[in-house]
Amino acid sequence: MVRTTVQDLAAAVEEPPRQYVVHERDRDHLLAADEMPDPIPLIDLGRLMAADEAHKLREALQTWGLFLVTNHGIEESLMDAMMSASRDFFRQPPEEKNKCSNLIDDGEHLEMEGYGNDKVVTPQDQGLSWNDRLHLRVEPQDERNFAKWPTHPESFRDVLLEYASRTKRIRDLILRSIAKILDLDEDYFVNKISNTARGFARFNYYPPCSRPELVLGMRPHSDVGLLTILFVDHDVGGLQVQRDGKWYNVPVKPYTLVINLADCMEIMCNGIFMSPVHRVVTNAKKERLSLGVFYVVDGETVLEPAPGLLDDKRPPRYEKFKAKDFGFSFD
Ligand SMILES: O=C(O)CCC(=O)C(=O)O
Ligand SMILES: [Fe+2]
Repeated sequence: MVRTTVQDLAAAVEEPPRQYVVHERDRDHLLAADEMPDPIPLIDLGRLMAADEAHKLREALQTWGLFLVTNHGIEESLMDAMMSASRDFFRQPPEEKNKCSNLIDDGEHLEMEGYGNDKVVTPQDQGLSWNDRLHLRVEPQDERNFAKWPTHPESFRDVLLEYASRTKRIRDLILRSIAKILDLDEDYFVNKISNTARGFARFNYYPPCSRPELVLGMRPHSDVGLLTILFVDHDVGGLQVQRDGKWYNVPVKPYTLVINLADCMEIMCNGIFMSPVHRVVTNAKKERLSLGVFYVVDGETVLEPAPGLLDDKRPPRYEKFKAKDFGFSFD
């Protein structure tokens, strides 16, 4: 398999190749987005036990399925170290990055973990996105495959281990808060996923694109797991979320995180809260980085709307199924 990363392409070509260009019929709306109206969904995680902050979280989940968080317990110095380790990794020459390649079987196949690019799979086959990524499993702990983890910069491994231990705490706090908001047992979601849940760190690298009106950094999609904790570039926006068919820019606020619900939570919440469709637009001048930590159920987990949310007036909106049977577990 001959494969070029988007980073190499961006340096070599004036015009993005055809596979990256969005179909003409979808292009009108490509750069059309509104600013999120005030108040933006911004949650103080340190105050989430207070009724007014929990109320704000409920509103954010109902309106957007996505929110920004402050006071999340990850020090600014750790966030800076994580972002700069990621930047250092992507700035290395291809032969260094390819030591973590996601190509296997002499380049015949792609595996989920590692460095490379991939297609965002959506119901309509949308073509390629203008980004490269490094995808690493961080949970469960005993399934970390350090052979795929960068050794440059040297700090990469320790910084990611520390960062991922913090995002796991945030995950549990958010899952408990959502259960509480829905009047479920506070540990309902946390117990459902147990210790076998997966966590993936996905480092995204979006090179500048000379024709931002033609391509997308990441095509529209919703995330498949439980929830995603995103750390986006302080300097360059690009993430947009869809609501009622319109696109909104997700504001960039230094040292805040962006959290979005993903499909499995939508199912367990019986659709009361939705997994939002989002995308990333490219920037003509600047590169952009982001790091998403995705929490995903294990393949054996049976997904169904939480029984505590159902009654005669609120029937289940989703059938019960095993996560692995519908590709919800990244197996
Ligand atoms: O780069 C971003 O801001 C979003 C990335 C994203 O949606 C994803 O990795 O699933
Ligand atoms: Fe996403």
